[in-house]
Amino acid sequence: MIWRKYGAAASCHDSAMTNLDDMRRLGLFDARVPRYTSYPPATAFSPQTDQAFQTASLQALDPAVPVSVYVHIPFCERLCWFCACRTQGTTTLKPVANYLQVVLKELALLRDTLPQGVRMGQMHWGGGTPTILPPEMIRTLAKAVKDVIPPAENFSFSVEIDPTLVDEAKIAALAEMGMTRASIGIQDFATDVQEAIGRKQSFAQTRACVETLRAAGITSLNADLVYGLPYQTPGKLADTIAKVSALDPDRIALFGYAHVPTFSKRQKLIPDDALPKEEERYHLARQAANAFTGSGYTAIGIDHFGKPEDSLTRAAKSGHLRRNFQGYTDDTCPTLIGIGASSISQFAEGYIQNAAATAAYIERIEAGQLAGHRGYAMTETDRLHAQAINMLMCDFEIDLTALASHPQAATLTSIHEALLKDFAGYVTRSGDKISITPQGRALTRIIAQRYDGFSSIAAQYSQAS
Ligand SMILES: C=Cc1c2[nH]c(c1C)Cc1[nH]c(c(CCC(=O)O)c1C)Cc1[nH]c(c(C)c1CCC(=O)O)Cc1[nH]c(c(C)c1C=C)C2
Ligand SMILES: C[C@H]1O[C@@H](n2cnc3c(N)ncnc32)[C@H](O)[C@@H]1O
Ligand code: MET
Ligand code: SF4
Repeated sequence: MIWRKYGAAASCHDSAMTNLDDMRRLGLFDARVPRYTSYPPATAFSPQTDQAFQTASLQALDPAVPVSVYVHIPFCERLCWFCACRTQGTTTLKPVANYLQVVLKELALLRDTLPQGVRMGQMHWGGGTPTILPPEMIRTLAKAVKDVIPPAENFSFSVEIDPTLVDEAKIAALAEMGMTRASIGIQDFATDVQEAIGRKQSFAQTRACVETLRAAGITSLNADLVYGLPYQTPGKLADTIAKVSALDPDRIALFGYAHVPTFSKRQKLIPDDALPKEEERYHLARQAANAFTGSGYTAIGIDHFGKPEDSLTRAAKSGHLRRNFQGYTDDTCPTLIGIGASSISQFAEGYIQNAAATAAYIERIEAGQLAGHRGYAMTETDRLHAQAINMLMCDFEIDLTALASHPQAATLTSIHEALLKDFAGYVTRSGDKISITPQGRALTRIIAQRYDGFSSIAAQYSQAS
């Protein structure tokens, strides 16, 4: 019963249950759906699209249009059991230093391939744990990227930061290299939840990290949280939310725990029966969303919250929100160049992912070749489906007028019609807009999947709720 207290419609039990029954009927709890950080999703990439595609796409870039850059650092000191990121544990800096040398070689190969004059609008370092790099490696890496792709005007630079593996000197080095936004991993502050996900992190330590970031002049801060973790309850989540609010982040990402032990073996350390059941999970998500929107944050897309003045919030309000491999972004650069093991690049022509295993990546670069090994060349049909999915994931609505310029737009008519019928009450049409209602938003990934020509590979994905 305790769950209901925190339910979305706590004041109206009947409508809350009707909504939940509908969600179940519409497949929220059984569906396995991509997160649509790309379309087609990475699971549809194939080795037929490889390094030749990568080289041609890089060579074809227009130097007048800035690119975004993602650098992957696949190392962590601790390997949290819940984590589905591509990373490996290390207790020494030796493999990190070795990897950095390889990344520098990849950058040299990129320099040889890119047309003259390409500039970088945004850079993002993710992982793993970029803050495993000591200050001198931080400077070496940042300078090397900027040397090959010089920053454009209004350059922004964001870094994923582990509050337990960072210090003042590292933050100072990142700030010196131009970091504009820090994203800190929190997940959950409850001690027993942290124990069950193999990740200890005190509030005091996290707050100290935030204070150091602010003292270093970082004005934009994101916090990552996860709901659906083992032993999470509404009471513990409320406490985590209060602590996170005290840190006053500009943005919050609230991901649903993706339990995919066949994909991420370390998740086998998490007992299935400790995981909140589907309805509990649903209520946890609603509880957190209500708490954040109630305290002044704006809900952005399916899993983000931002202060009204935050750039992601403004992008969402003005219809400029986009989705890429890092989740939601206000990035306007049409090209993303992925550097490092497993990184994905996005070009107008399609996607290409570097060799995923660090050893395989190193082997490729050491052999003097770019590391792209699987990808996808977009067809005109894919672009149409990608556009519809992006509209749903970012704006919760399909703008038929905006789609109409695509020569094949009419081929989607039967999908629109089926959607309006199957999701009646949760998907509505008004003029040229097909919209997901606020009550239907939990179903967004399932609705988007209707436009996915690759949904037959759905078994590999995580739960939609
Ligand atoms: C910062 C950490 C990362 C998250 N995702 C990725 C990174 C680097 C990138 C990534 N994750 C997956 C793939 C495709 C498969 C591959 O072999 O590379 C890529 C490129 C797989 C994946 N990630 C999650 C799941 C459930 C899966 C399996 C398949 C799928 O559902 O797509 C979950 C997940 N990973 C991240 C988040 C935030 C998240 C769930 C909310 C981070
Ligand atoms: C980069 C961010 O990705 C999130 N993250 C990592 N692994 C998972 C998972 N299995 N499910 C949901 N979110 C995850 C964490 O919140 C991390 O901080
Ligand atoms: N590794 C960091 C952390 O866990 C950043 C987020 S996870 C990629 O805190
Ligand atoms: S959550 Fe962060 S620190 Fe933990 S294993 Fe994943 S990447 Fe590493």
